[in-house]
Amino acid sequence: MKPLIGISCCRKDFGIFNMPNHAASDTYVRAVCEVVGGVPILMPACGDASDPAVLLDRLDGLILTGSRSNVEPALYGGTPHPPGVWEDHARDSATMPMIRGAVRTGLPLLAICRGLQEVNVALGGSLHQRIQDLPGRLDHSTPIVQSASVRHGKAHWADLRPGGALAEMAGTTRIAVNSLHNQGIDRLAPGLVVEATAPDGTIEAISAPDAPGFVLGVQWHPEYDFREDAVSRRIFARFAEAVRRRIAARAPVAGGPALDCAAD
Ligand SMILES: N[C@@H](CCC(=O)NCCCC(=O)O)C(=O)O
Repeated sequence: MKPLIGISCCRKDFGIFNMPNHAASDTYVRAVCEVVGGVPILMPACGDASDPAVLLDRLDGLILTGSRSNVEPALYGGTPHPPGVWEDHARDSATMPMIRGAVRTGLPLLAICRGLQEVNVALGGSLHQRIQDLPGRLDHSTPIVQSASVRHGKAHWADLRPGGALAEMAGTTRIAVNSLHNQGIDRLAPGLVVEATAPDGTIEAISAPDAPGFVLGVQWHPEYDFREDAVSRRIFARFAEAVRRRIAARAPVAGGPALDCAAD
């Protein structure tokens, strides 16, 4: 049986009548199909529709996606965003309980860009709202150009914690990463460990070593180049290994009661 991998959606209005939709980029779906070997399950961006308890019980892994929307500042005691900054309360209401539940129950969790920020907030941390306005920081924001290879291309180095989970995965302590974000981790949540930093000190990756399952967050986007980039691919492959380990640990003992699917 293929594992079921939840992918967080954003609430976006589109179509000729600008109706609300639940959406996730194809890149995540492809990574789940091609590297994780799972069935992608798109999680609606609204907590009451997605029912975290049901999903936590049935999913085998969870991927939190990036998004141009920002986490609602009230969730981390931050000052409200200026008017016009895109938030997605519907998404926050789905992801916050899912993150806490996944970390508590050992559901493998791979969090990308906004996803990493959500993990930090869900576990009690806070965010910087515009890194580029902080003294000495780089501009980490999305290059606003038509060329996808420029937008998604490597933008700066990330130094990986020697001996850390990510350095072990990558087989090195320095990798080049893409960069498409304005916000970033300010106060690190209890239980999280920094796995990588940018040259300006921005936190680029986190893990939760004491959690019962795999927890990895990256501020960059391995889903853009997993077909060409060995480290990006390995991130998804390690997530897949954790998913399979968890399935094996939860499997019923051989000879135990089987589910009776016979028709009456
Ligand atoms: N909005 C947050 C998170 C940034 C993020 O996830 N970027 C991905 C963008 C993908 C796209 O362009 O659709 C921030 O600005 O930090």
